[in-house]
Amino acid sequence: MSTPLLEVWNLCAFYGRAQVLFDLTFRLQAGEVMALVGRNGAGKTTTLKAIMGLVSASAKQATFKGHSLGSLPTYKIARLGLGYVPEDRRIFTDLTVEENLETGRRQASAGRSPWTPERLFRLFPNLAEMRGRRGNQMSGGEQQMLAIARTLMGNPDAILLDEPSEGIAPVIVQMMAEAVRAMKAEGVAVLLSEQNWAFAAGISDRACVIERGEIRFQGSMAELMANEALRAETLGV
Ligand SMILES: Nc1ncnc2c1ncn2[C@@H]1O[C@H](COP(=O)(O)OP(=O)(O)OP(=O)(O)O)[C@@H](O)[C@H]1O
Repeated sequence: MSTPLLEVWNLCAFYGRAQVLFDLTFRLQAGEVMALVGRNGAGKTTTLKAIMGLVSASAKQATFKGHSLGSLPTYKIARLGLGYVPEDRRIFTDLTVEENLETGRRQASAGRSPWTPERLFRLFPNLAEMRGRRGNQMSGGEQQMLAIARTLMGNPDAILLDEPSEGIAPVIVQMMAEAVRAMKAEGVAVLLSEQNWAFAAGISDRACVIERGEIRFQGSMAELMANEALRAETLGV
């Protein structure tokens, strides 16, 4: 197997004295889409936050492109090329779509063609139509797309996406699925936290089922789709 882009082992996390993640070990390969799936409160969001150094009480052994993430601060982790789009869609609501994109611009690593607003507008055609609109005049789904596009402007090698389909209209969920497929086609790996099973199943190569902070299953999405008993027990689908 090739060297993983992101490798995490024995990840534990605590909120106060409560342990919520127990020894999670997984890998994300370059250019693949992996979904963390599990019920409400299973620990998906905490996993992404812990990787990004946003959970203070986490015992983290992780590497990204061979660099130890150890106790690196979040901005340094992002600068290594690991993008993060949290659930709460951090965009600048008083800036326009184009201005928001500019705030995310960072140099691409050698040999990669950088993302530009024009390239992103081909990926997110609905954003192209509202390039002069301010964030506060956009729907939740449109803001979510803008948050992803803005993160891509930083030319990451991988993106952690927290519940991208949550609370957004079905038509935008479909566009989001297209966007994730296009990111993959462009070589950007995606680690996704999702409750929407159909969305996750439709776009992911691999899956990791988390139950009460522990990994119950790790394997191909096809394998998980075929395992009805496990899905019913751990995901209720
Ligand atoms: N800031 C916090 N303080 C204390 N406990 C927390 C905090 N954030 C999450 N938790 C708890 O940690 C556990 C894991 O939560 P987490 O948000 O990671 O789950 P999740 O799988 O992402 O669920 P959801 O889909 O609801 O976001 C839950 O029991 C949750 O109640």
